[in-house]
Amino acid sequence: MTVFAMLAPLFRRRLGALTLALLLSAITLAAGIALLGTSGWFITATALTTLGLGFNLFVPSALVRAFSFIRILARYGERFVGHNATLRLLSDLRGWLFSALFPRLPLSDRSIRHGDLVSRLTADVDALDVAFLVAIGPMLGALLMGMAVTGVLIVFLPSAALIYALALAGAVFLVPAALVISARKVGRDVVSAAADTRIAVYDAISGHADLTILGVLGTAKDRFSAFARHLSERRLTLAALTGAAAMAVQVLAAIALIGTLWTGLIAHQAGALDPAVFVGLVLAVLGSFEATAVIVRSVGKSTAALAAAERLTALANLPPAIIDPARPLPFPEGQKIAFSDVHFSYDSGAPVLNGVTLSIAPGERIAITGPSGGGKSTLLSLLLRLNEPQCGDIRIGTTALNDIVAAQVHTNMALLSQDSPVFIDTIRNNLRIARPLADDEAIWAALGAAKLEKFVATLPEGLDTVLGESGRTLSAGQMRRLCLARTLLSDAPIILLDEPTNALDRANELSFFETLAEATKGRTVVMITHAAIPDGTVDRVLEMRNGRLTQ
Ligand SMILES: Nc1ncnc2c1ncn2[C@@H]1O[C@H](COP(=O)(O)OP(=O)(O)OP(=O)(O)O)[C@@H](O)[C@H]1O
Repeated sequence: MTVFAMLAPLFRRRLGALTLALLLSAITLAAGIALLGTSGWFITATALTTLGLGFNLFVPSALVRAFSFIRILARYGERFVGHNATLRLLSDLRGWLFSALFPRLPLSDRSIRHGDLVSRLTADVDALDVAFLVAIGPMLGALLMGMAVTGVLIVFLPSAALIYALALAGAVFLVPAALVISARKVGRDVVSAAADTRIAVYDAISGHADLTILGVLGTAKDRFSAFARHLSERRLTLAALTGAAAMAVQVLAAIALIGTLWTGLIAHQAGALDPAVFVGLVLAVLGSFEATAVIVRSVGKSTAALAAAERLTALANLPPAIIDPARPLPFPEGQKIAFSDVHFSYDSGAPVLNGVTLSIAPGERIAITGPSGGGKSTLLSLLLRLNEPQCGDIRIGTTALNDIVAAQVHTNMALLSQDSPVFIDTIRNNLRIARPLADDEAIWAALGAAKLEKFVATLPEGLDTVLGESGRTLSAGQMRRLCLARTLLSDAPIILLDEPTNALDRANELSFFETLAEATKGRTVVMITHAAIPDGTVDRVLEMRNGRLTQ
């Protein structure tokens, strides 16, 4: 998908408001030029009147008032409608990007990091507002005005019309085109340097404690400074190119002005041009170049906006991680889970699962143990349809897992992964993610099963306690138990637990194993653990070694 194919449907949705903003911007510009022209005509004519020539003051003074009034109203309307449409467009764009992003997670392009994703979703999308409102609008507005002023010149001063039209076309088309071509690479550099700087900040904040303890905070700071220096150098280059283009526009404006003055003086001497109209024309020519200065500034920024748009399309063009079936089947309830001869490897690398065959009856609780890197978490990711096996199949009852849409699979399975997150929110809301309508009784029961009930009961705000970013106000063990409580609170019939007792002391671990059967009663449980499991905790223990399961 190209940048334009990506933006076109989003633009189309806001076409009415954007067209209105454009129209109002053209009216503002026209009123400004007319105001300047009429004022010039008015002042000159008034001066000539004092020299004894007759002049009707009423018409121009009424026109000056009318044009300034129109200009104020049109500018207000243009800002209101234009900004409103642009903000809505950006929110459409963010929504579109979010929905394009989720089916692509985990991203196949491993070089895109979290900080970079944040940067794309925020700064890159914001950069586009320049392209929409500030560049395209003034360009079309200046073009319309240029045509109108050329028409007026053809009527009153035809000899100046060609010089003016050529100079204006140069300012509206040639100079911006030259700027786009010469600044394209710099614009790209600015966007990627800005992203690098943000990623460096993100990395430094998330790894701050480790960097401090390892004594390498200074190195991280130097790295950040280098990125920031590179960014400001690139921005300076872009500003220099934009400045050169602005100068070229001023030169063209001067050419148009001198041409109008020169030909106007000749026409006046020949008695073919009224002096008051002459001054009005000169000022109108001057006023019409006002819009072109905005174009250059915006086009300079648009080169970065184009690069930002390219980064967004690159994200949207990544292949989806999992493709949902064209004719999906419903998730069968109360059926066994069956893996048969499943083979899997990441990115065509070494095999991780090597012919796994496994059958889990509904309501059965199994544990999978085995050495680190043996493929246990990968097995869960296949069951969740986060990855698909290259060979063999996975079924729920008789339905193949890849005939069920991923969202339905996730509704029926609750996962406690090794890195389940805690969000900046209250304890209650952190838990209700798993079951939005859960009442306090169910929440306390889940906390009890996860051995966190006593701790939460001691908090002055109880379930309404707000947890800091990434649960920083909790210990690692408490955080883990909170995530475990969330999984247990879910009413999914299949519970997947990856190292649920990680970060729990042995006493709490044993106590959790004791309550597991009660907390997951009637549900299927697949638990991965390195812990020694007391007898009776699960129905079966399997071992995963080198991608194969053994009893
Ligand atoms: N997203 C991934 N991309 C590429 N390789 C991966 C990915 N996730 C896991 N692997 C590799 O697959 C192999 C199995 O990993 P997996 O996490 O399934 O093992 P595990 O048995 O759960 O280990 P642990 O007990 O340490 O959690 C490892 O060699 C690992 O490097």
